[in-house]
Amino acid sequence: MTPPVRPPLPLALTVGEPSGVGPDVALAAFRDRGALELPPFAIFADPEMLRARAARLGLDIAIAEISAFDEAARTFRSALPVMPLVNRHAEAPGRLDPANALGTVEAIDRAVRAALTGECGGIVTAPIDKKALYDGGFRHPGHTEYLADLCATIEGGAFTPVMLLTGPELSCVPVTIHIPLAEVPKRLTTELIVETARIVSREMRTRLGLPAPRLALAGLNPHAGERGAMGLEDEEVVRPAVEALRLEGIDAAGPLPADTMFNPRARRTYDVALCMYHDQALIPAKTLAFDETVNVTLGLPIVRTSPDHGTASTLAGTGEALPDSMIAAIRLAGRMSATEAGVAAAAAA
Ligand SMILES: NC(=O)C1=CN([C@@H]2O[C@H](COP(=O)(O)OP(=O)(O)OC[C@H]3O[C@@H](n4cnc5c(N)ncnc54)[C@H](O)[C@@H]3O)[C@@H](O)[C@H]2O)C=CC1
Ligand SMILES: NCC(=O)COP(=O)(O)O
Repeated sequence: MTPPVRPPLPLALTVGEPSGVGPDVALAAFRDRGALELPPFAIFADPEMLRARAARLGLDIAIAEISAFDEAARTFRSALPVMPLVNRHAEAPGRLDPANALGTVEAIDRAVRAALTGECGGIVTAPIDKKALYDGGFRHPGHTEYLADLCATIEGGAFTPVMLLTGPELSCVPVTIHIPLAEVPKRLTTELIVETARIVSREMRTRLGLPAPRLALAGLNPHAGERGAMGLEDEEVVRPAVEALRLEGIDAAGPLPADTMFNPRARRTYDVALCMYHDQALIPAKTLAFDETVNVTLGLPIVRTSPDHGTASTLAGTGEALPDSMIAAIRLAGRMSATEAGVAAAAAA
């Protein structure tokens, strides 16, 4: 019997750092929802803060406080559904306040729980100011690592989070994420590269609809180590990973010199670039398409996307923050959530 088609679950947005552009781009995405046919969403935020930011931006947006996601879909047509935070946020663009950390983390925690219980279809996080959260006692480098820990705490087990930046011209993954550059050679192992590549290969298929992903692995050193003359990691760490992946049937090439693998001709030879450290991946991604690229966390039991940009606090409340990356993040989360629902329905049929 064909399972009944159910409407897509609303997505959960998190407000992020309230003195940054997160509220601005979320409000702008809501304003444009009809023309862009965005999937429905609710946002975990302080409703008063959002009302004040909307007024500051001159946006005539009704805000509806809701207490459950099933109210979000019917509210979405006429008002921005807001799940009110217990911990309040002041409306002060560009001004960091350590007192905001509690609400910022509360939004993430509640959104993750809603995704894990199936109340929402996935989460879209607005940017956090990492140092401000560290100062407030947050002990995780960023969302990516925190989400994996939180899911493991709630669900049990362990999750290896993988950061994927995906845009119209490039998809890439930093194998090591938020660590100082000096730590990279110490933390980069063949096992970590293989585990990351397995997750990418699997989830590009199952969550992003790419049937046969081709991976290209960057070298760590200039010229991919120049056959050992400019560093040993490429031969001793990266190449064994490529060989192991090929033995598993994963389409992997490398180690490739990172300086030439992002030119347009080279990009046509692969679907995802696996880079050895944060900026090796994020510089080409943000240079090619800063406004359209989306940050996705793979390896989690939930869908999570985010705009690629940060808090851009000097733009908060000015109307100059472009919502394009947030809009792309909402669209992609909607697609990923629909794919998961389709897979689940097919399994149940
Ligand atoms: N997912 C997250 O939570 C992320 C958080 N961050 C955090 O954001 C803070 C600021 O980081 P930055 O390195 O300065 O990066 P940033 O992305 O906030 O700003 C970099 C440049 O891009 C511009 N920009 C950013 N978003 C824009 C938008 N929507 N429209 C127009 N211009 C935009 C900014 O004005 C600035 O010139 C840091 O605390 C960082 O940790 C950074 C990246 C992601
Ligand atoms: N530069 C990307 C970034 O910092 C994203 O971090 P996360 O908070 O999404 O883990």
